[in-house]
Amino acid sequence: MDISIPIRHGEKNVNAWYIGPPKIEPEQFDGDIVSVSEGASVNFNTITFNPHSHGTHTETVGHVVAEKHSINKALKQFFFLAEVITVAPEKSNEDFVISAKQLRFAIGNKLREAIVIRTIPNQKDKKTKQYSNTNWPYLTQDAIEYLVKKGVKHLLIDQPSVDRERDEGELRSHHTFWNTKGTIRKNATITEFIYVSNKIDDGCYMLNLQIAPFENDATPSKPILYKIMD
Ligand SMILES: N[C@@H](CC(=O)c1ccccc1NC=O)C(=O)O
Repeated sequence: MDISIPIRHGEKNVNAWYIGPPKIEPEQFDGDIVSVSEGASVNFNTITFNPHSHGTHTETVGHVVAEKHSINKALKQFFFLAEVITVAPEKSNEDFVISAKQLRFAIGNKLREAIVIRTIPNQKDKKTKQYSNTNWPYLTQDAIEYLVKKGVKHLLIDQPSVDRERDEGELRSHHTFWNTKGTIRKNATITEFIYVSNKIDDGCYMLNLQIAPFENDATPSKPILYKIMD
């Protein structure tokens, strides 16, 4: 079961972080549009997008530190034991947050390399939503500390970020997850902007975390869940 949000041309594509939509458009050679429908022998689209803004993406610590950490070098294994959990973010002042208590309740004593968080409400609009200036739900620091303590190496969530949209550059969940103030968890990854259909039950799965091979802090990704037969 595919839990990715694909990247497509135009305004209906999911979006966050105040930039325009992704573009997938044919190149032009001397004013001729390189597309079969325009008489060319091939379709030859150039793609312009931002992995953090435009769909499911997996990132490394390179997203929040000066030193370069490429996802294509950090992620060398692609199958992980994962737990899919569903949480209803709790109101905290003007925000909605996911707390350690909620994760503890959902995960209990299960040991998993990856945790896939589906937030409620969970409707299809998550695949097309324009998230800029919406103050989406995020994880509290104690929630992230709990995951790190449990040994979770790969965190996946159906929101644009594990942090608050506006946090004065703090990115506390990112920094805590990668332990940037101590020994950096270089091989740990965060995947944002997933969509977990309501047809998928909570529980244990094999996760195949596929990425596009960009040397960058983040890249579009395609997480796939395989049900474990018992
Ligand atoms: N939360 C940060 C901003 C932030 O994270 C950000 C801002 C612009 C473009 C991208 C951002 N983060 C993206 O992944 C802040 O409020 O300073």
